[in-house]
Amino acid sequence: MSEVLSFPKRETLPLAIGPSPMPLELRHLAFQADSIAILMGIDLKLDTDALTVLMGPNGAGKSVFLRLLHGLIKPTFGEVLWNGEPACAATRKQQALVFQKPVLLRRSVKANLSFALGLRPFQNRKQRLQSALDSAGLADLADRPAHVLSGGEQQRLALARALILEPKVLFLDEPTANLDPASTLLIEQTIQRVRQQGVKVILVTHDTHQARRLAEDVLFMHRGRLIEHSSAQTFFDRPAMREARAYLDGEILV
Ligand SMILES: Nc1ncnc2c1ncn2[C@@H]1O[C@H](COP(=O)(O)OP(=O)(O)OP(=O)(O)O)[C@@H](O)[C@H]1O
Repeated sequence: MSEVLSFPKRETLPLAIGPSPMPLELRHLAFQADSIAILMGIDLKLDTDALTVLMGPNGAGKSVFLRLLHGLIKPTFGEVLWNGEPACAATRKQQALVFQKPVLLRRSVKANLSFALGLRPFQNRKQRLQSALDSAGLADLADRPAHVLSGGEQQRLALARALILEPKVLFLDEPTANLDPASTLLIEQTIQRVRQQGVKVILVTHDTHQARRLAEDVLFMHRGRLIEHSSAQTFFDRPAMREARAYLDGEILV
């Protein structure tokens, strides 16, 4: 008989909130591409290790926002400060970003992880590799080419490869879009585990059920502006902004 998995209820996961391993401050952040304003006037402080969920309609600017935070693109105006320092290669090294569509090397599962391990002067590479394979449930697939894995397996590999670098901050851009509930559960369990280990997680999702399960605080973005930052309870019970209420109610936001 097959085993039935179910998502844990939010209430069963009370976590103590501590300081962020890398406090973030944004000052008047703005980004333009081809003279078009994509993000505008964003001021924000994220200084706890609470799991932050970023929500907002398609095109609101969430992916661009993550790239700016991670230092993959530079702001047109304003500043991204990590530990009070501008985002740079050194801050980026302490962070990892997982995209909605996993970007993997055309090599085996194991080789994808070894390649990442080679980017840092880690000891005990063999054990680290095995532990990454085990935690991601990929040990039996270690020698399989990454590109033949299922969508869920590829996303678990992308996440394992990000985590093998022991980031202090983990950005996740819709990591479970297109995954079935069982694959989503495995990814969420990993997210919960790293959150408990003190990693600062910033997760973009359109899945309001997922957001309710995982979020400790919520950022809501609309048309390039960050219009709400609330605790998860406040956001889901009584969002301050009309746009956030409409989004949660499934109304079409234009
Ligand atoms: N390099 C670029 N040049 C021009 N426009 C861009 C560029 N990058 C992003 N955009 C535009 O910025 C807007 C925000 O894009 P972004 O991908 O951040 O949205 P999003 O909130 O992540 O959307 P979704 O939920 O659909 O993933 C979109 O209208 C997109 O077309």
